[in-house]
Amino acid sequence: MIEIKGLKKSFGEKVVLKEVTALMEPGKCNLIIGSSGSGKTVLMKCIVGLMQPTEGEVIYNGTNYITMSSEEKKAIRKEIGMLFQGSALFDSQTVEQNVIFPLDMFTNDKYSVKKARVKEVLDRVKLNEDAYKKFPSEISGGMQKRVALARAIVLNPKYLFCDEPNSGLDPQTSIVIDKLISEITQEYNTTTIMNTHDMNSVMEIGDHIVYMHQGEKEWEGTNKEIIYSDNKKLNEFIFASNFLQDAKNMRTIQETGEIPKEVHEDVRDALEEKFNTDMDGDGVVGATKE
Ligand SMILES: Nc1ncnc2c1ncn2[C@@H]1O[C@H](COP(=O)(O)OP(=O)(O)OP(=O)(O)O)[C@@H](O)[C@H]1O
Repeated sequence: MIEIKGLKKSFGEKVVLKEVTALMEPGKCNLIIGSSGSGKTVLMKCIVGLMQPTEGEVIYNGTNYITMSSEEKKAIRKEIGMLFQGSALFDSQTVEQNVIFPLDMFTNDKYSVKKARVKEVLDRVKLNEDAYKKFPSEISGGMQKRVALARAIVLNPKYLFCDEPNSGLDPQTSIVIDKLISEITQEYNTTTIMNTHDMNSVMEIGDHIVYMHQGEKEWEGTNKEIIYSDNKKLNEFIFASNFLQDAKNMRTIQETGEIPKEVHEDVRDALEEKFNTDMDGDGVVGATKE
């Protein structure tokens, strides 16, 4: 488990994180969501240790990372796998060389052992041997993400950080990558922390969601709870995403026939407008009623 307590981050006068307190649940997909500039990346960088917070605590299994000795920090870093935005593969290295890199850095294993491990993780992300000798420029964006994911898990991490893993991918490839991340989280029992704008990811794989708004944690809960939330800022964020237009998510409501009574009226209004029907039987379609 990772606990974030009273985390603040400023750049000069500019306050970017305002006392964020949140929980990243063990063995779960924890999603940090929010609009552009809300502080998701800075929060993730503070958690992973790439940025020093101005104040506050980041507690890995009971110990504050911020005040750990450099030896203790090094031990935690070995347990962290990171999937960077844009994949961040080494352009001049092949797929296989990219994935073997962390093993070369952190282990003294024999080459044959490392090769076997590389094959294992590349198999897991469903890349076959045809891809091994290719360079990143010779494979698709989706394949590059798979390679980056294989590299992130090659050391069998306890914590997996994914910064906007769907950026630059088409919706279908995004779903495939999301599913891989979710499956790997379960199989490896990792505490996964993922930054995203994507409400589809939230509904598909978000076990635990932290919603950021202008540097503050505005809401925290599960993807079952999110559409029942009466948090206005969160609802505005959901409407601004394309989520409500997404046929796949709408299917759930279409299949059950009705929107559950508990769904917040803002969400109900948006759905009514979408279907152009009066779902709550008040004689008015959408949010135009008084
Ligand atoms: N090194 C820095 N120096 C000054 N300001 C910064 C720095 N890094 C981030 N910021 C500011 O912090 C705020 C939050 O940025 P952050 O990148 O965390 O947002 P985000 O929610 O991840 O946005 P996006 O979804 O667009 O990536 C922004 O106003 C940004 O300009």
